[in-house]
Amino acid sequence: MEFGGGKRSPPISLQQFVSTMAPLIDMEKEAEISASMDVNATRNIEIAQKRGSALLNLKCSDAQTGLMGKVLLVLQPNKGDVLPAHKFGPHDVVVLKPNKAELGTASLGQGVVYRLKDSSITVAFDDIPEDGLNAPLCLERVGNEVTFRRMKDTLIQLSKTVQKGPAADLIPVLFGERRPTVSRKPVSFSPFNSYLDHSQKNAIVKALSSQDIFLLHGPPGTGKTTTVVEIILQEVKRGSKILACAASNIAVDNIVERLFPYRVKLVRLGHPARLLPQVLESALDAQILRGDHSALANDIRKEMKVMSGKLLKTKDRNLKRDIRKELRSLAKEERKRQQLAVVDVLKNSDVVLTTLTGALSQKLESTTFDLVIIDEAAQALEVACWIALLKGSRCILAGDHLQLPPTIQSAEAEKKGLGRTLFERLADLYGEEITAMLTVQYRMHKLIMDWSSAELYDSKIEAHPSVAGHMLYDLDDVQRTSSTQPTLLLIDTAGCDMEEKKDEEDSTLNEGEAAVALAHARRLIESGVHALDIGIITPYAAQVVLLKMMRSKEDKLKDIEVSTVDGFQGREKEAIIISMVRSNSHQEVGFLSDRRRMNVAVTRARRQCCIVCDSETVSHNDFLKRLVEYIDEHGEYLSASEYLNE
Ligand SMILES: Nc1ncnc2c1ncn2[C@@H]1O[C@H](COP(=O)(O)OP(=O)(O)OP(=O)(O)O)[C@@H](O)[C@H]1O
Repeated sequence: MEFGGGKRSPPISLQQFVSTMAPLIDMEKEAEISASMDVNATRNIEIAQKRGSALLNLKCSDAQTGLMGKVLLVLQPNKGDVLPAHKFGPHDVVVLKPNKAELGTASLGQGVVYRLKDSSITVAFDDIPEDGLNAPLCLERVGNEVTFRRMKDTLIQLSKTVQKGPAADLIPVLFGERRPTVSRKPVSFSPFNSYLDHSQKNAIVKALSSQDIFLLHGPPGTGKTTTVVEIILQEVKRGSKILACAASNIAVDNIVERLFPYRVKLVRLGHPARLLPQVLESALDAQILRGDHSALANDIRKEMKVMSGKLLKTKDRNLKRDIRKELRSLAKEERKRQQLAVVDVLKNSDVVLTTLTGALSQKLESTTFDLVIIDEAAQALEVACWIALLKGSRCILAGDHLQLPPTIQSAEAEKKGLGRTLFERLADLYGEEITAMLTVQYRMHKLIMDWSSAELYDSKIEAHPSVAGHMLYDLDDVQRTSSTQPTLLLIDTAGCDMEEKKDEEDSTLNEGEAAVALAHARRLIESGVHALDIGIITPYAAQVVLLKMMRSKEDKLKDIEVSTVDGFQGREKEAIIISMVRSNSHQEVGFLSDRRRMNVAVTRARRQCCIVCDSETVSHNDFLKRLVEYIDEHGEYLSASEYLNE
């Protein structure tokens, strides 16, 4: 493992950090915006549709109010049942325009994608004019510049706040100028969750003793979020006010859901269209609507409507002037009520939960916290973490820097260090002094775990007895067959004429491998494994597209999840099939050689991990060679030729 001993880079100073990161954020912004904003880049909306950044010729098939006062529009294609291929995803920011509007034409509104189906896209708008919705429409994705602006603002604040603000004492510790401290009094606690294991309890004691920084290192399946939830509960019991964040909305919602049973006073900040339906009741907007101030603000709005009506009717100048004056003071009062409503909710909450970028919301401007907790910290940019960190005097970061780091679009920014996470930097700076690693895992059969544990975690992980020997055929309805029997399986394409190819975008794919991966999935399904319990993952985007296309031709395969490795981080399936893709005569393995990517891929599997690869090509990399040898020794080895002609 990378902690303790070994080489440690010299600590980066605050000023160095600010001056290095500022240009890298600009670079990343450029790269991201040019990738998403084809409309402006090409200035041609039809090309933008071909590239997936615009959807033309839509009709509005339904309009409803929901999500606390938002307008939800369902948009469908005017012709045909299915939307053309596109790059829109849930939570994207989009603008709605008349179809084929000139560039620069005023939009009908800007909204957030709420739901996506093959045949429709539902968008949540704050407000939308009723005119224009009956004509053909078009939707464009717009780059999300807010995140970058917030990161830049945070850098500026960071460079200024050295002596001021709630994080004034924390900053020098995180930049290596002052050593971390721990409480002298021994800490003990009585757990809310009675199932915590020894490594989780040990980590919680260390977290509660920390006075500035603590790293919770959670290898795959070791109950990192379970531990984070217990830390939050213990801190609330001590009277702390906590800001709990993660890079993604789904990870934040996951914590909210797991706090529910304990009746913690909490509030979830964020656009309602980006929240899971089951946490909407905890959303700030929902709590405001339930509060007294909101009823008062409503009454004021009604009064304003009546007065505006009077204003239109009267011709008396003096009366007009008086009404205007009254309207202004009512508007002021209404704004005040709204602000008070927000302040009330925040004041009454022990835990405020939001994404990292959400932490820069104006609503939090005057709120400070005793503790900032960041989950998934090894997948967040350091600058994004600082958005939240500046609001508190103590912090706990949870993550695993031996899984994949945040995705970065700009290769140059990545090369220059934008992707180095705070979690990794602090692990490097202070090592075990501030860290506890969870060491019992609750997901994988021992054989699947052992490879990852030995390669990346100093062989320190143990499998909990409830999973250590679980097999695919222990699942209900699954028969014990030659396909469900192995825990580890290598299907070798060497010598089977299954060479890789490049697609138009220069991403690599391998048709032979895709066929073999699906053939194995078919055999599992025939043995009784549910398609929903199978995942096929691959490092290459083009292979994902190919696999999805081939899967769609067979009904019984349609519930198998197909994804890139990066898209599958944080998830699990009973059976995982990994298609490695690379097969060539010049022994190139590309980014397969990233230990973290293969670590994530293998550790998604609970009961069976099957790797489809060309052992000759991949064995040119030492790390992958050891993986092939490990499966050869502890699992089963088959030639892909056994799957041909299926
Ligand atoms: N002490 C425990 N006893 C029994 N089961 C546990 C314990 N801790 C965690 N688990 C179970 O292990 C699984 C993983 O837990 P959790 O979601 O907290 O893990 P995680 O480390 O956040 O996951 P990931 O690997 O995705 O980061 C869950 O099903 C959880 O209920």
